[in-house]
Amino acid sequence: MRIHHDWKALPLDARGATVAMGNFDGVHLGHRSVIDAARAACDAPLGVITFEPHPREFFAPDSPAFRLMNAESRANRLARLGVEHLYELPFDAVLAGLSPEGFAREVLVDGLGVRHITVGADFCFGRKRSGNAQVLARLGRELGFGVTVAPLVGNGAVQYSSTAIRMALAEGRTREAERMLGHWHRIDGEVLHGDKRGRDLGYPTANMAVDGLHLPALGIYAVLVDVLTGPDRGSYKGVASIGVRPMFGENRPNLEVHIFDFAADLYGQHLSVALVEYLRPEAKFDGLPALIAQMDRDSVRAREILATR
Ligand SMILES: Cc1cc2nc3c(=O)[nH]c(=O)nc-3n(C[C@H](O)[C@H](O)[C@H](O)COP(=O)(O)O)c2cc1C
Ligand SMILES: Nc1ncnc2c1ncn2[C@@H]1O[C@H](COP(=O)(O)OP(=O)(O)O)[C@@H](O)[C@H]1O
Repeated sequence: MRIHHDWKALPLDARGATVAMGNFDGVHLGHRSVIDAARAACDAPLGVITFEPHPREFFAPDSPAFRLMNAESRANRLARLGVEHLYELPFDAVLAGLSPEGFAREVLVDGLGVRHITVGADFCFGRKRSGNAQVLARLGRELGFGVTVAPLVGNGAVQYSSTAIRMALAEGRTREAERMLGHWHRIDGEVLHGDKRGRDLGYPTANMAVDGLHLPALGIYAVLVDVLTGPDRGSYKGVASIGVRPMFGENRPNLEVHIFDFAADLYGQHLSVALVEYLRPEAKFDGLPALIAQMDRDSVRAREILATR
């Protein structure tokens, strides 16, 4: 998959795609049906148009972090779906200020030369969200590109949505989130240096930042870990803590992953951590031996839960 960070001056072979457009936060099953509709719409390279930062981050920069994934994990996930061109358009005052017609002319026609565009039925675009799917369909007829409006999908009464997934994760309902996502919720990132305490506790943990991301329920999880880079690349099982470590009086939440039956240096490597099951909230114990005893019990339970995976 090739990633394009602008709509201007694209190479010729990046034009003429059949594209799905949206924010695709989480790349859940609803998003996938929009992308599948784009793929089926015509015989052209498959593309996705998305925006970075997320428009909500642009309009309300001080609102609490809400994203299910950063741009890197979204790109990884889209690549796995067979997307050939990712147009990650910079969402700034210029883009936000275009009228629906201006967006269609400048970005879709002059910039990307799209052959076909697919959006979900609730998609809005253009200055003050003034364009919807019907407006896009009319612009397509006028300007000469095809338009598909994909119906919203769900499972029975539950409509797949990033909001519903955020709510499920905030309450520790990882399996419910998984049923809407079509995959485990994952946190991806680089392994950072921590306080070097883990190894003394008998539980070395690879530390990762969760800044800018929606926080799932704070606490301990059974996890599946993909080491994406380095000599130890591969899939592992483990136990992780997301939170502020009340035992040590920290206050900035992070993610700490202990991988079972593993001993190697992971600093600087990229990990993808799937939250499989929520085990318990973080706690403040009466001394380190009590914390270690609890970590032992957490590990036994996580191993049991993950045994069949
Ligand atoms: C399975 C597991 C359970 C944990 N439970 C708690 C907890 O209940 N309370 C807490 O303050 N920290 C908890 N932690 C976080 C540890 O305090 C943290 O991993 C340790 O401080 C090591 O930090 P370091 O990697 O920065 O050295 C847990 C970590 C793991 C892996
Ligand atoms: N089983 C393991 N799970 C996670 N990290 C491990 C493991 N074994 C060794 N490591 C390495 O040890 C580091 C964690 O040790 P720790 O004492 O917790 O230090 P830090 O505070 O820097 O995270 C990891 O970043 C990784 O490089």
